[in-house]
Amino acid sequence: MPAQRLDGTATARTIKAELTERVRVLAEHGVVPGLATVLVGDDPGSRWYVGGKHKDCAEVGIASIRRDLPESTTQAELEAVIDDLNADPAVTGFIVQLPLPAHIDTDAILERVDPAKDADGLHPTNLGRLVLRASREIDTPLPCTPRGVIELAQRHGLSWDGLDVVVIGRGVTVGRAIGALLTRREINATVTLTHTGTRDLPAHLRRADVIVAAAGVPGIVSAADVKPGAIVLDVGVSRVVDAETGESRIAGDVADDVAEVASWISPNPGGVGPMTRALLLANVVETAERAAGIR
Ligand SMILES: Nc1nc2c(c(=O)[nH]1)N[C@@H](CN(C=O)c1ccc(C(=O)N[C@@H](CCC(=O)O)C(=O)O)cc1)CN2
Repeated sequence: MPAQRLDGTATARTIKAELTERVRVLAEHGVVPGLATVLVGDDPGSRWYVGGKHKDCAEVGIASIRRDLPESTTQAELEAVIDDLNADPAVTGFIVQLPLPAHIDTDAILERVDPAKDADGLHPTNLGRLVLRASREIDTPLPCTPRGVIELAQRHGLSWDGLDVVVIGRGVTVGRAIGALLTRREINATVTLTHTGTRDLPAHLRRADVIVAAAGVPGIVSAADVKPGAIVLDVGVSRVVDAETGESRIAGDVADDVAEVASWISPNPGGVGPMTRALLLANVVETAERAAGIR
């Protein structure tokens, strides 16, 4: 039987409907959450993602502010914009769209964001709390894609408890953060974090109950390396030119044949991507709720 779909588009729609109601409650307390985005340069993909964030905000009633800067923006100029947003009371949270141009020190920029306004959950203070508070409730924003992966499975009735999870990719936005989240006491998975230095990736994959693929290598996970009945979440995003149509399209890390052996699979597009967008909104709403004392 082919794998069932972990439908990120439908799940994100449900989350957005829930958030719309919470934004309405915030309004009763006189609070309007506000998300700002900072985009540097003209990368079409980043521009599309940022546009989507503003559309999502409008859909749930979050105010949004856009700061689009030219590719030539200097470190000092970008830091001044961050300082400005840190001080702006209308901005309850903001994100700096990644990747930044090569001449910018990304770590320094992420560290400059006020941790209380860090809608992406990527500030070292917030990532540090995620690591340190493994058994306590976390009252800070969590990275959106890892949170999206976990919630996508949970909202389809799947539990992570006791499962062996193999994550491919050690990047900060997905791989490292998801390891810290999945091993929290209330989630309770066992995680192997694999990467380009891993000696025998197929051997790890073949014994995994769950595979989270965030390598950015099209088709790196194929049916031959997947245990029958495994759950497979595809986070990888690569742009490839379709051999048949000649058009550019998104390719995930998971090959089509995996659907024949897995029990559940997240489509790509339509899986983790829409969840990333929805959970950014959740971070913004939760931050505003905490500030208003209703969370
Ligand atoms: N500051 C951040 N930068 C980046 C993040 C992030 O979480 N914070 N993640 C990615 C980009 N990203 C959000 O910013 C993102 C990527 C993909 C999607 C999405 O919905 N994708 C669609 C397909 C889109 C397409 O056809 O091009 C899908 O998967 O269905 C949303 C957000 C890097 N930068």
